[in-house]
Amino acid sequence: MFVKLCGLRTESDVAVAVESGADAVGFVLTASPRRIDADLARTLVAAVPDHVLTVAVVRGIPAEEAGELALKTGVGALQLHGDYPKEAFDELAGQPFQLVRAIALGPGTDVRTGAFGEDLLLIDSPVAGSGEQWDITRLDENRPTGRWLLAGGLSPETVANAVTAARPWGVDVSSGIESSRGVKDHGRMREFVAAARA
Ligand SMILES: O=C(O)c1ccccc1NCC(=O)[C@H](O)[C@H](O)COP(=O)(O)O
Repeated sequence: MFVKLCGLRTESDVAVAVESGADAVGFVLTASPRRIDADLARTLVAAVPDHVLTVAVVRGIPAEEAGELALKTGVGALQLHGDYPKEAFDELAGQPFQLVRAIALGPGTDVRTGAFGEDLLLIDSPVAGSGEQWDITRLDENRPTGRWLLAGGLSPETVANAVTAARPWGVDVSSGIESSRGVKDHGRMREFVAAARA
């Protein structure tokens, strides 16, 4: 079970994520209570060992600008929220970072990993980063394939049942490991990783 902890903002957040065994850590570079600037992201990325994937999270900015942010911060992956068309993925193909296509389920949503040329698919609640749960049984009618992450309102308390029900390749969390909006709770980060893998 691949586990991504998102919205990290401090060096201690990063250290705890790595110690807890997370496979990926996310840095939000877009409007959010969790937003950090590219300089801080670059510093935090440099503190992450190579075996942990670093991910820059953006929403609704031009693909070229998103790519520049990924290069500036030195992340291993760029996570695109906000209905980016396939052309945006084509534009970013061949760069030295992976691409994560973040979507919410809707009519006609393509849930095949790689359909837009991405390396990873992330299926989230309609409001990314809100901590809102959504009806994951909707996946029963539109089952994803390949390397995909389940996100949206997960927590140490809910992740095991969600994994059993949805059978994702991995999971992603932000709000459920916070003590208040934008502030990571290090105990809950550890609990989440353990519960996801239990
Ligand atoms: O975290 C944010 O505030 C955010 C803002 C804008 C776009 C994406 C954002 N987060 C993306 C994530 O990867 C979250 O971890 C994912 O949506 C799950 O969030 P949560 O429901 O809070 O666990």
